[in-house]
Amino acid sequence: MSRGRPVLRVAGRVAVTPGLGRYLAGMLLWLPHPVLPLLGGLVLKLLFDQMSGHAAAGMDQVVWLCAAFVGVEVLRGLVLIVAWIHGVYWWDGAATVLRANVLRSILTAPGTAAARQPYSPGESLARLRDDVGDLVDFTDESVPLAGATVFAAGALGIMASIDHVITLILLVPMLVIGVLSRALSEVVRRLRRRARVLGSVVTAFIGDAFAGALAIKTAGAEDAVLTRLRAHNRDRRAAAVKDRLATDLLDTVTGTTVEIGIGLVLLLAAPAMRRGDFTVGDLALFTGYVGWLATLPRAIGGILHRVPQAAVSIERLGELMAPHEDARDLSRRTGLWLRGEPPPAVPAPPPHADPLQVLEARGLTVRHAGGDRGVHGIDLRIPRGSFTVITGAVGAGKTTLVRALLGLVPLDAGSITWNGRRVDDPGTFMVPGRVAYAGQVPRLFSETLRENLLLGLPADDAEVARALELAVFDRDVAAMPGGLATVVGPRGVRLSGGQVQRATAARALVRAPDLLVVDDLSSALDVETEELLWDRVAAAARDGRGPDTLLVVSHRRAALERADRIVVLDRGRIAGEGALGDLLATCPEMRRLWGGERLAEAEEGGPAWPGARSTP
Ligand SMILES: Nc1ncnc2c1ncn2[C@@H]1O[C@H](COP(=O)(O)OP(=O)(O)OP(=O)(O)O)[C@@H](O)[C@H]1O
Repeated sequence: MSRGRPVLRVAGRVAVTPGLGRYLAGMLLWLPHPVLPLLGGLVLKLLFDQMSGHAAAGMDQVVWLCAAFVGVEVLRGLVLIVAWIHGVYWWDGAATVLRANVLRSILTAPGTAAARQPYSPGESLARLRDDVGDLVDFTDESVPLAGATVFAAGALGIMASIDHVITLILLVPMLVIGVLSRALSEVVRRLRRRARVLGSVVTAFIGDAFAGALAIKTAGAEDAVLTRLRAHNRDRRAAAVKDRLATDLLDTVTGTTVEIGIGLVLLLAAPAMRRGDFTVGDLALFTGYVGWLATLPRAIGGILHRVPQAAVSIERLGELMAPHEDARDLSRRTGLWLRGEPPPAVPAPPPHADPLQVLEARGLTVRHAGGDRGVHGIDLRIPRGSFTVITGAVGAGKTTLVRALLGLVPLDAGSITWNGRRVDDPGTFMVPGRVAYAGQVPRLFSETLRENLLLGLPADDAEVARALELAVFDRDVAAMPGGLATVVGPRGVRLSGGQVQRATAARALVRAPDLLVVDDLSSALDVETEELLWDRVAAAARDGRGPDTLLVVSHRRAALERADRIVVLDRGRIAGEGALGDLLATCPEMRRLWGGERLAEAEEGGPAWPGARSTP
């Protein structure tokens, strides 16, 4: 049972995550459902004994006993309804806490965040839906198990006081069921894991197909996609059928206890009744109780075959979380609002207590997948008020360097200091309001433009307008009929590539960072627009209306000419460093890049030599 213990520990914590009181109340509300049949059995015994003449009674008492039996059942039904409603609240509360903890870990736990989504969004969603459901279901089983145990203890006591031999013999099929469930649990676990994995593959594939609908259409790959989906579905179906078969087999085996038990009672009771030791009322009580007694091995079987399933779920949810977090963090208690609105998620105020004076990196090294690709031994110094450009050929390591500095990828070596103090966890330190980042691949959500810019940040219209202007996005927004209320569609599909990029830049700018980091705007901005953007950002920095320290990945002349310092990367190492003029004189890689860029901009219709660009 080595796997069982941690699973039970997690289940114990999941049970009380929506509140210990809520769990206990649920348990108390549920208990009458399996325990009241004890009373019903006793009423039946009295009723049948009186009707069969074992006890002297008039017809009026029989009627009262019938009414009592019906009353017990009605009461049981009513309590069941209340328990059910309460149970739904508890179930959703527990599932919400688990999902919130996974999301919290992905988004805010210390450490590098980039490696935290190793799966496609579809796969991650499948885990959040199915694995959370399995884990809560497993915990939920504890309630019927407790009820069945209380009933079994009472029923076996009453039955043993009537006929202990028949009672003892009735235990045998129940024990067989328990042993069988235990023996099959490993097989069920294997089949369940495979079914889950293949189920997630299908969900992930459909998610990818939705996201890439345009690419599929333009590549004429509809049939190929459908063929692949059919193949995934076939595998999933086969695995799901096997999983279902094994689970149903277990259920069937446990279900047969009822029939075997009733058969045994009839067989063993016949001679005892002939001897006059067993009344018709006893028979009614035994056959009534046997059905309910079968719920105990069934509940035990249910728990046993869910233990491996829950272990798989804990493992799969853990894989979505930060590497240093474990099952304890998965079931950590968080706020839960079952009624009313939760308090607004107010972002932490920007920590301006230690404004940037100088950001330094020493020996930054990132080796992708343990190989030679990445960046090696990079030293960087970014003083307040500087404009630093990182440039280099495709794949030189520019994005890796920026992401290493921001704590988005794990460092293999090196250190980062902010105003001379070492930054232990750049992933949680280099965030707004110290640093804002406009990444190379912009991400917008299917919300309004305003919500995409703010992402929950409380900001007034003037701040939003300033960010839009600096990002050269103001005129575009003014031309949209809905303005900032325009819904941009999934991932911003209703905007042009350049608009998405500028919206992302505005999102970074509205956060009023000390340091603005921008990774390559050139892929979606024409030369003039990018020039205008840097002009406006530089002017705002001079007037104190915008971030005055910039770290920019670019190969565009607009950025290179404006830079105080350029860092030239070549195959992950610094090939040159300094002002543009010096580098053009001393760094062959810079000369090569500069020549290539001049050509590209000339072809694009932009200015072909330094100084020819239009003034702001
Ligand atoms: N997660 C990763 N795993 C493995 N290799 C990676 C990973 N990310 C980047 N690389 C490799 O590391 C090298 C540097 O990549 P990086 O994205 O930093 O380059 P870049 O200079 O920003 O390129 P570009 O100009 O195309 O944006 C490339 O060879 C790239 O293939």
